[in-house]
Amino acid sequence: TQSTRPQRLLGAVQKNATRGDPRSVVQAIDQFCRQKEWAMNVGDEKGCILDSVVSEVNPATVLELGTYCGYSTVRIASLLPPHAKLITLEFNPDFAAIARQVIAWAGLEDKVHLVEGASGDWIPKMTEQFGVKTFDLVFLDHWKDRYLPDTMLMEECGLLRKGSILLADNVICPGTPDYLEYVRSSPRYESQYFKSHLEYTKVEDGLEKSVFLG
Ligand SMILES: O=C(NCCNC(=O)c1cc(-c2ccc(F)cc2)cc(O)c1O)c1cc(O)ncn1
Ligand SMILES: [Mg+2]
Repeated sequence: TQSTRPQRLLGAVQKNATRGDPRSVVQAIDQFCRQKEWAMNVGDEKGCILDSVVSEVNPATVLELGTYCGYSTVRIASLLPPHAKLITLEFNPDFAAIARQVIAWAGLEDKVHLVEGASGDWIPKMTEQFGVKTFDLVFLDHWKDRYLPDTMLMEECGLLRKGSILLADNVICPGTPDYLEYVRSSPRYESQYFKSHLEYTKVEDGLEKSVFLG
């Protein structure tokens, strides 16, 4: 039977990356996506912006919406201080199954809690299920029409505190117009656009960094 693209991506990691070496896992995926098959990872160019924001925030609690194959999960988790926690939500069970193996290959399973299910169902349960009061950093990279409703839901559930950082992928391509309008016009956020390109292409895309002002 035919393999899927995530399965082939995992194969490239297992073939070309060193177990327990997150940077080699990231490099193996970027090489696969540039030389073999495009895949919707945040990628190396936007990944450097992600790295700099994670390093600046130095978060104790991170929520990632949209795991896909775990590329950004590995990038973020490899930069976290000891005892920091990354919770990543993935709706698609096939993506989740691959991501677990990619995260394990990088040796980061102790820092990452991958949860399968819909973000709208899980966000209200974060505190009771995982003992998280608020998130220092949220990386939005899931369905583009869920960025705004899930941000409003996080506000309502009290998961954001003064200074929490939202970092959103794909605000230009595929685009998240309603989310952009909201964080840029709301007095409760201070937003900044980081111009970049759609992963592995020359098409414009970027990350929007928004600080919740409380
Ligand atoms: O597709 C699910 N999640 C990925 C969301 N991410 C994206 O859709 C995404 C797309 C693109 C992209 C850009 C240009 C283009 F031509 C095609 C795709 C890039 C990105 O960087 C993304 O992040 C999904 C499935 C499912 O069954 N259940 C729950 N979620
Ligand atoms: Mg993306």
